[in-house]
Amino acid sequence: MVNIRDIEHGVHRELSADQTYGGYLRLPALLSAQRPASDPEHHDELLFIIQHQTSELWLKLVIHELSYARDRIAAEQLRPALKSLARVKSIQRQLFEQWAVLETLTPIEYAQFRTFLGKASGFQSVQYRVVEFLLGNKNAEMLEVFDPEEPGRAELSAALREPSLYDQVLRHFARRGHAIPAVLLDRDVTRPHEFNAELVPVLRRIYENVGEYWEEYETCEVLVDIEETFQLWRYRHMKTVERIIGHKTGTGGSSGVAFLKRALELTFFPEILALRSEIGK
Ligand code: HEM
Ligand SMILES: N[C@@H](CC(=O)c1ccccc1NC=O)C(=O)O
Repeated sequence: MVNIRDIEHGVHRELSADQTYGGYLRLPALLSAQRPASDPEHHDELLFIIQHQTSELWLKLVIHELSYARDRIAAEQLRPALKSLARVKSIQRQLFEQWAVLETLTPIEYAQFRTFLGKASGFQSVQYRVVEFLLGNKNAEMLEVFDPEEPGRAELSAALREPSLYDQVLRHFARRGHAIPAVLLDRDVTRPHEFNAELVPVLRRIYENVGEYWEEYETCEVLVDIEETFQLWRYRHMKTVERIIGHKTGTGGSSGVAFLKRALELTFFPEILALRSEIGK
């Protein structure tokens, strides 16, 4: 038997005037966007670039879905919001698993092209910061690492001024009659969300009456999933960094691993986690 598959008669061969695979996906632009900085070119720099570029593509979709979910909640359309948040969870898992690919890069290999990266660092990822802002981890100081002329800075500044997903969830709960503390409803949304002890019993009531508040309960649980997966990403980034550059200072100017460890203390939805300690008391 011949080990070849004949292309069927019906397969289109005259495609020039039509939409094609590469045209639709802008593959000439996408696949020419990998420009290693090392000279002579280091074999492993392509892995480093593609790992970052694919992460940025997924982050683009995370932003698209998180902002959609937030806006649907503001419009009282919970079902489509929950659908988007489930998609975000899946993408986050993908981003987490992807670390395994970069972990095939050894310290020796990375050291051979690290100097070519200059002061560039993931610390300057606009999209990563937009995701943190959408989840309520606002920090105006982050704008300072971007040139005022850079379009990314304006994008980030806009994200700083918009209500976060949690802001909209809490406003939605208030409209449904839950006693959300007023300070949370008209807070300065450019500031990070701060733990509010008065919110804990309000959320606890939702968890202890799930029959009545199923949608609120489901919303809180998906937020917990998203926070947990986000933390897993941060942790795995920190462990990858530790095994590749040890405790060297970062190209972005930070202390490196020690600085990344401090991000593990940041929380997005602290009251939803805190209510767990109260259940059954
Ligand atoms: C060899 C691989 C990597 C190393 C050695 C590394 C190292 C570091 C270090 C040391 C920092 C702290 C800032 C600094 O001083 O530079 C940092 C921050 C960061 N990196 Fe990486 N990184 C790596 C891969 C990645 C990848 C694949 C991504 C995906 C987009 C990424 C995204 C980030 C982000 C978003 C931050 C800011 C984190 C924060 O503010 O807590 N890094 N990285
Ligand atoms: N901060 C890294 C460099 C680095 O990882 C990086 C450099 C350029 C573009 C993205 C990067 N990724 C994450 O920080 C380092 O200190 O080696």
